[in-house]
Amino acid sequence: DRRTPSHPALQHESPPQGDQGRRRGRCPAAMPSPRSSPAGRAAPVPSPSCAAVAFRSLLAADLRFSRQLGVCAGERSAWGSARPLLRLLEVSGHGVPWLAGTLYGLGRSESPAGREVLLNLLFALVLDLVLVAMVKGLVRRRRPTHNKMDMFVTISVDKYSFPSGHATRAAMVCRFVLHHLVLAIPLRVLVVLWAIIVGISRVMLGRHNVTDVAFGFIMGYMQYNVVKYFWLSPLSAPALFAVWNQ
Ligand SMILES: CC(C)=CCC/C(C)=C/COP(=O)(O)O
Repeated sequence: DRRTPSHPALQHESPPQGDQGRRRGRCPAAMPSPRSSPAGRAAPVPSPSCAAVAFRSLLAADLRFSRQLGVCAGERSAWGSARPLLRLLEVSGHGVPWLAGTLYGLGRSESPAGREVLLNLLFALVLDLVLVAMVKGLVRRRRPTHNKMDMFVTISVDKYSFPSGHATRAAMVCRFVLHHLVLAIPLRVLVVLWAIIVGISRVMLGRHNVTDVAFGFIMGYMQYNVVKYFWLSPLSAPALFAVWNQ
């Protein structure tokens, strides 16, 4: 019976019929009608739980929506002419320029305060690479089929798309910069806009689904809390700073 409630809280109102209805966690919306066996008894047909049905529907909607938004996925796509600009944004949020820039800054920095901030930015960038690689390796969600694999410098786990490493980095760096650099309001707004646009451009380029980027933003936002918690300073890591200041 399709109307039979499967949630235990509802079962007292309308008792389930047969084995199928008694099973916990089955989704009424996905429950097929029982098929009659030759002996006339309803054959048990396994049905997924409500959570599984909702999850699959979300993923299907995500794939559909992301494909529609992938308007720069190729040169011949609807907004294909904007692709070079979006690829420039891709480089602006990539790990290599951020790591190279931070190392360069560290080498040139002459103030202890500047070195402390840059050292923590380096820690944040490495932490981001490690955490994203771990989650990508665990989840193993393939990139959208409409993505062209012409990305700027990738490592092996970058064949997977969940979460977007650009989104985690953009969100984390954005929080980092807003906390540690004294910037005029227009520049602060620009930093936030950059992070948002980098995330959106991942879907437009066809590199990611919307959920990869949404989760990436959340993960990057939280990664900054980890950096803040383990902040490296002459007090928390005296040996590191003593070696450096020699
Ligand atoms: C090789 C290094 C140092 C970093 C790889 C950076 C990269 C390619 C991340 C993937 O980002 P998306 O997950 O947003 O595609």
